[in-house]
Amino acid sequence: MNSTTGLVMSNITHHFGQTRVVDDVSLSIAPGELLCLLGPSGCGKTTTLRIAAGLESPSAGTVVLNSQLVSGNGVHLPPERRHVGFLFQDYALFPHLDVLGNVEFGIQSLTGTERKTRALEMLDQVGMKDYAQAWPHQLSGGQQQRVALARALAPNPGLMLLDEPFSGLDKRLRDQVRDETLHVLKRNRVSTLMVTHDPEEAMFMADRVAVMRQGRIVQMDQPEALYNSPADPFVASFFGEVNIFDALVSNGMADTPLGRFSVDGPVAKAQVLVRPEGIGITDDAGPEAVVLAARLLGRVSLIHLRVEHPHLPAAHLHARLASRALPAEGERLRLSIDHSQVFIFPAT
Ligand SMILES: Nc1ncnc2c1ncn2[C@@H]1O[C@H](COP(=O)(O)OP(=O)(O)OP(=O)(O)O)[C@@H](O)[C@H]1O
Repeated sequence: MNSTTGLVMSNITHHFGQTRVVDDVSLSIAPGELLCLLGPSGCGKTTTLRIAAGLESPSAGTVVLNSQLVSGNGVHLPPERRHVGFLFQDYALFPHLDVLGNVEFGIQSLTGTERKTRALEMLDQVGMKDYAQAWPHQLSGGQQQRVALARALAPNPGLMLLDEPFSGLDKRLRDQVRDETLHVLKRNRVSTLMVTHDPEEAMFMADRVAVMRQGRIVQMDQPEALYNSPADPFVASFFGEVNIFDALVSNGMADTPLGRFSVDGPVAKAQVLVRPEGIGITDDAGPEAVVLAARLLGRVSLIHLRVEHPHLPAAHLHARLASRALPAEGERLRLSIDHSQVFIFPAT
C-alpha cells in the first residue's frame, strides 16, 4: 500500500480529563480495505473512530486521510471537510425528506439531473429504488439502514465510518443487512473503518481486525490470523468461550487434566486455553471424561464434561461437537484434542 492513500492514524493518544482513553494507537487502512476495531465496551473504539472523523481532536498523534494531514501538528480539519461518510446505529434519516431527498441531500453540488441519477443508482445498489418516493417513517429499520448507506455513499466519500451500524436490528435482519452492506462497500471500493464489540460481526465484515483493550491495540491482523494465532488470552477468549487451565510447567510441559502440552521458554506456570470446538470424542486412547449434560444448540451440540486426573483437581469443561448425536448423561467417553485449538501462554 502507498502509505499516503487511504487512512493513516499515527501514535494517536486521547484523554478525557485525566483519563487516557486512547493510548498510542497506530493503524492504516488501504484504499478499499475494511478494518474493524473490535473490543469490549469502553475500550476506546468509538473515540478512535471519532478522531478519524474529526469529531474529536486527538491529544497527540496525526491523522492523514488520502494524502492530506487532517489532524495533528496544529491542524484540525472539521468533519465536513474530510469527505467521510457515516453510518451509525440510529439511521437518522431526515424525517421531512422522502427517500430520494435523503440520498440527494449530500450531493447538492451536482446538477438536478445528475443528482437524481446518482441518488437512484445508489438506491438501486441497496435494493431501495422502488421506495424513492416513500417517507422514512414508512420504512422498516432494515430499510432505513439501507437508505442511510445509500445516502452516505452517494457523495463517493474517501472513507466510510461505521459505528455499531447493525446493533439496532434484530438478528435475522441484521445478518441480511450486514451481508448487503459488505457487498455494497466492496463494490464501491470504499475504505472503511468500522467499530463493533461483536467478534462474529468483525470476522464477517473485516479484511483486518484491530482488537482493542484499555485504549490500546492488542493485536491487528486478518481475522483468520487472530483466530488461529491469538497474541494473548484476552484475544483468544474474545472469539468465544474457552476452557482455561492454570497449569504448572515441568520439563517444558504444562500439566492439565487434558494432558501435557509443550511450553516455549523457561516458565514455571502457564495458562492453557482449549476451545470447546477443539475437543472431540474418540475410540482411541485419550483423556477420559464423564458426560454431565448434553444439549443440542442447533448446528452444534454442547457437551458438559468432567475430566478426572490422578494428581490434578478434576476439571469441568465444555466441548462443541458438530455431531447431532447427544451422549447420555453419565456416559464415559474418551476425548481427542485438536492441537490447533489449544493456545498456551506463559503465566506469572
Ligand atoms: N465525551 C466524553 N467525555 C468523557 N469521557 C468520555 C467521553 N466519551 C467517551 N468517554 C469515555 O471514554 C472511554 C472510551 O469510550 P468509547 O466510547 O471510545 O469506548 P467504546 O470502546 O466505543 O465503548 P462502547 O462500545 O461502550 O461505545 C469510556 O470510559 C467512556 O466513558
